[in-house]
Amino acid sequence: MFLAEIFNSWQGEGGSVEGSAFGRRQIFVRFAGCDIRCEWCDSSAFLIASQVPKYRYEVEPFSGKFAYKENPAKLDDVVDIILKLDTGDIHSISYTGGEPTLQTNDLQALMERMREIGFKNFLETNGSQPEKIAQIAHLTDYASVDIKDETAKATKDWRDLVLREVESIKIFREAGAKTYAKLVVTKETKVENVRWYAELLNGLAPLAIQPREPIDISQERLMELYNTAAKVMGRENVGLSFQVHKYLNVL
Ligand SMILES: C[S@@+](CC[C@H](N)C(=O)[O-])C[C@H]1O[C@@H](n2cnc3c(N)ncnc32)[C@H](O)[C@@H]1O
Ligand SMILES: Nc1nc2[nH]cc(C(=O)O)c2c(=O)[nH]1
Ligand code: SF4
Ligand SMILES: [Mg+2]
Repeated sequence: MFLAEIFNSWQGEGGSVEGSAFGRRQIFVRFAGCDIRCEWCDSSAFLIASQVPKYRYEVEPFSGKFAYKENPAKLDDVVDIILKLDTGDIHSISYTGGEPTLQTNDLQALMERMREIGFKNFLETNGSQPEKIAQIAHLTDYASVDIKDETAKATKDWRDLVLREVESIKIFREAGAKTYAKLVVTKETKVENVRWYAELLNGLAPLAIQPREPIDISQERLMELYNTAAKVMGRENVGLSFQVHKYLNVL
């Protein structure tokens, strides 16, 4: 599998919506390669797998010191690296990227191994390909599925992408995964679009609203978008999320 990095940190996103692992310790496995291009992606260095010849892994948690291995990564090496980074307080393994579900068979093999060893599996995905989600949903304990707002300019037919993401959420729910949707918002995000997402998600999954970093949205606008979603989905099903790890200065 083509990876970008493996490290131990705190889950910095998701806020307090049900299914979020915010503030929990996780070991992150970041896959290289992605099928879409969110304008604000903070992992854009890893979006073309062939341009990631090596992956880096922390030699010690929070050390900021890394070692490198050639891609494609071997499954046994990845499992060894994860176990070496285990600080005994790990809530779950976070599979992220790039888009982890593109390397479906490799992801499945790793999720199976980590579950066998006794870890919970947390998957951070753009949900763009429900058929790939179906292959690993049964191995997923926690699923964070991004709804890519129009302003992400992630792909040309953005409405179709949203509908696929909602499809993926349904698959996770049916498989019993604790699932929430995450929506990165900017100052250009439209109220009517948030209302549409909320109607699609209502009764299906809670929504974490996350300002794009660096934050450009005003408090008033953020409250208006939040209010719009909560009026549709109910006050228990919407929460604020922001990338806390960037404020803690950790990966
Ligand atoms: C880098 S992506 C990798 C996993 C998967 N491809 C996805 O998009 O969910 C991980 C998460 O980072 C968040 N993210 C990336 N860049 C961001 C930014 N500039 N501001 C806020 N959130 C960002 C998105 O919410 C995304 O879900
Ligand atoms: N600490 C920390 N929390 C995160 N939550 C989602 C992340 C991601 O890149 O998927 C991420 C990340 O990169 N670091
Ligand atoms: S889907 Fe995730 S990895 Fe891909 S461009 Fe968007 S934020 Fe970045
Ligand atoms: Mg990140």
